[in-house]
Amino acid sequence: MCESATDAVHPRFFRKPEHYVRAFKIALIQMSVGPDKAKNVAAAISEIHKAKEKGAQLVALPECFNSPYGTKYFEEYAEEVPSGSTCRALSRAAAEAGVCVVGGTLPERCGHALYNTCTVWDGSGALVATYRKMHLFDIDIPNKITFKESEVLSAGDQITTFDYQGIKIGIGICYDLRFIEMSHLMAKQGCSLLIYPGAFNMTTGPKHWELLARARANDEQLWVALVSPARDTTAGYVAWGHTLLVDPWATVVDQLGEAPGTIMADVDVNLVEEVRSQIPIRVQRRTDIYDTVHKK
Ligand SMILES: O=C(O)CCC(=O)C(=O)O
Repeated sequence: MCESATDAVHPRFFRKPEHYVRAFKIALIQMSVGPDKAKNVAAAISEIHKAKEKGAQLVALPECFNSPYGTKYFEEYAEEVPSGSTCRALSRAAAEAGVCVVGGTLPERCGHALYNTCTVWDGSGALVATYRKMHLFDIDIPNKITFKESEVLSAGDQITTFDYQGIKIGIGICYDLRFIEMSHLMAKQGCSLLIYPGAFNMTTGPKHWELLARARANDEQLWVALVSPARDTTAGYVAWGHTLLVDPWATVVDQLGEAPGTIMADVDVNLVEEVRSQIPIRVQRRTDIYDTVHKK
């Protein structure tokens, strides 16, 4: 019998490992964050356990979940990764609950530098990824909002993805959502879901938060999750809230308001393949033209 090149390779090499999944339940935690660091961390840990009880397999926390958001707080709340107390608590919670935890962000200290950093923990409590925010939030909208993270933070320089049971997931942080190049690179690396812990504000939130999430999902034909702290109108920086999950058709699957809450939803990678095969922009790009024009 004539064998094709594919048949000639032992099927063992094609079989997906037993633990690979096509879908999983995600929990996006929109929690209140205040000035008491220990209280913030305890609240996050309690939410991880509650999400697990409701069936979550992957739990994501918001940006700056252990510290108020603001340049004046980062130095005081910063800790080393992964030896600091917040990381140790996240690792323990992930192991005790047996879930993957995308640990929002925390101010990280490394030598003299500070970063806005996301840590990811697997169900045994092992650190599987660390991402330092790459695009710092420096904007100036007169009479509305001026913010300059670069006054105190350093920028990361590594695109970061991790594998969850055979599904590749990319991490960005808040302002990173505005940069299509970054999401495009993560999609090219095989991601089916991008998770952005973020805290937009009362000026840019209503204008751009959902728009950008849906744009990234539509551009890259993948799942996008944005996870915000709940709104606290007494805080120096008032977060927009509106944690949401968008599917690869760019449909908002669920979105919270301003109050604390949790989105629980199924993330199905079959939908990524469905959209990509039915609207095949990934293989229709005219890079021959774009590259030529670029080089001129
Ligand atoms: O891009 C925006 O409008 C908000 C970004 C932000 O709040 C952040 O990067 O922390």
